[in-house]
Amino acid sequence: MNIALLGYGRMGQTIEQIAIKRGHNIVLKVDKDDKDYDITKADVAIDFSIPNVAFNNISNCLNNNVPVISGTTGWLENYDNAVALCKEKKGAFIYASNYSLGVNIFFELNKTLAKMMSTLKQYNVSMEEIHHTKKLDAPSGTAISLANDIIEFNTNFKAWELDSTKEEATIPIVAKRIEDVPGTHTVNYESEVDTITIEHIAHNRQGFALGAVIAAEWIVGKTGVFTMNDVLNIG
Ligand SMILES: NC(=O)C1=CN([C@@H]2O[C@H](COP(=O)(O)OP(=O)(O)OC[C@H]3O[C@@H](n4cnc5c(N)ncnc54)[C@H](OP(=O)(O)O)[C@@H]3O)[C@@H](O)[C@H]2O)C=CC1
Ligand SMILES: O=C(O)C1=N[C@H](C(=O)O)C[C@H](O)C1
Repeated sequence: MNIALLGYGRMGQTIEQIAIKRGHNIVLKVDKDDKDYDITKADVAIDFSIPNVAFNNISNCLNNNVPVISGTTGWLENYDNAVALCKEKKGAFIYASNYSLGVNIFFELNKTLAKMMSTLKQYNVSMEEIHHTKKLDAPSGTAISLANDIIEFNTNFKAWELDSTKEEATIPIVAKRIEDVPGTHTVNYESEVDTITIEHIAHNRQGFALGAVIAAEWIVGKTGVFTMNDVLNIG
């Protein structure tokens, strides 16, 4: 498969290594100053760039009939526009806030726990995410996915907020930035008598990158807007 990498930073470079090991060719590497590139020479594009260019990169792929795997976080105000463009162009598109198998299992665990806690009003939920100091967005895309799933599956919570909150029905998310941390996410349910914690700790970026390459292999030849649950057949 011929792959275009939109964004050639920490993730782009890790994806390149894994894609080559799995027998693919990297035909395009696009970074900040690469403006006039021909996306049509790729069978599939993988975007891990920066929040304010992600939607433009995705649109360029969809307008040129190139399936696109979107991993960049912090651009979701344009997600519905990406979905609409994908449908209009009969293209193929996946966004996932986290491509690792472990986090996608963690997402399911979080939904199940949220459902179980729905009737137990004595528990307050809070979340923490820790990432490296170069991260541009906060809270992380993964933390937003976790919080939205809690809101969907637990009627006690209606919204999330960065840092602390006085609203009982609002989930506080604390975002910490510590040198070299690839990504840690924690969900806590706390009552007066105990605390229940679930946590995912990424040890490196390999899991995110492998998941993105698997998603790229899966999407070629398909039409539609998909999620990692479709790729991994879970959920
Ligand atoms: N969904 C998931 O599983 C994961 C998502 N992420 C997300 O992926 C994104 C990238 O992370 P990471 O690789 O660590 O970040 P990096 O900062 O290492 O890489 C981003 C790259 O994008 C480049 N870039 C800037 N402008 C453009 C442009 N117009 N077109 C294409 N590329 C451009 C940057 O170039 P320059 O440095 O020259 O500006 C940089 O090389 C983040 O949003 C992060 O949150 C990260 C890990 C997992
Ligand atoms: O920026 C990162 O590094 C990561 N970003 C994603 C996010 O915002 O959730 C996924 C992972 O946690 C690493």
